[in-house]
Amino acid sequence: MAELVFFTGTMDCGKSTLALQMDHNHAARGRRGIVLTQHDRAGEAVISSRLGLRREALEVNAGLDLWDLAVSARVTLGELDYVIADEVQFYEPEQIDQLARVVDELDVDVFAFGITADFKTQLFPGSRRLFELADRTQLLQVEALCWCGKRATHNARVVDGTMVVEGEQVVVGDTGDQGETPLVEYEVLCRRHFMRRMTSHAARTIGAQQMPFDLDVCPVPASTFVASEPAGELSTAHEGP
Ligand SMILES: Nc1ncnc2c1ncn2[C@@H]1O[C@H](COP(=O)(O)OP(=O)(O)O)[C@@H](O)[C@H]1O
Ligand SMILES: Cc1cn([C@H]2C[C@H](O)[C@@H](COP(=O)(O)O)O2)c(=O)[nH]c1=O
Repeated sequence: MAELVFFTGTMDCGKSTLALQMDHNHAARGRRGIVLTQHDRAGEAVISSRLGLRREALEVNAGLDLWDLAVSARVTLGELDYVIADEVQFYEPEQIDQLARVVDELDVDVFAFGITADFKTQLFPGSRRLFELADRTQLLQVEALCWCGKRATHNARVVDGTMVVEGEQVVVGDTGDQGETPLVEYEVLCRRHFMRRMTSHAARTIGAQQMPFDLDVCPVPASTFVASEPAGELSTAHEGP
């Protein structure tokens, strides 16, 4: 039985690499498939992996009907066994519904790859719909790491060296220096460092071990934390002669 599978995680955790590997493995066994993407960092109509692999792909423009596309591909190829869809966070929710229909009515496997959330920690529309519809959701096994060594769970946007939390949801970019002005980069962080806006650059500036605030300063008055009185027998037990 065909499945809709959502492979997700942060940026730089190997999604495009896995997408290309899965296409390779299925095609090598004679299965017929199509490969889709949208706004890849390397340009239009291509899937690129930071490991250096790349492959041409169909660009999923806004309003493209993926059900119609799959039906046409089946006619042209003679059969359609699978669909690889990369950067699905950018797809419209309706396009995710169309992919689900391809699974259910054409019995075609759909393997979807995309980041879960944006630089504000909000789910992307395409990813949200996949969480709602997928038969299975899999976190990528290769963990992208925060500068502190913990598993990275969040994508930070860094503009001209400073982490930002305001701006357009979609700004295509990379986790490395692209040389553009303003320079928009992304850095994956653990939640603790995302919340403290502590990028690797900020950590280097203040010293990696240093906390961004003084833990000895207590912002809530100590009187807030009055210890509870031991109840019943225990409290009377202390009232000795
Ligand atoms: N020079 C390298 N040597 C080995 N692995 C690398 C190298 N550069 C990148 N990678 C691997 O590629 C992963 C990123 O793959 P990619 O498919 O581009 O990620 P995603 O699509 O999730 O953003 C990194 O997490 C790392 O494991
Ligand atoms: C967090 C975040 C990312 N993007 C863009 C940046 C990249 O072009 C892609 C993710 O690609 P990857 O293969 O997973 O590295 O998404 C964005 O537009 N908005 C964001 O908030």
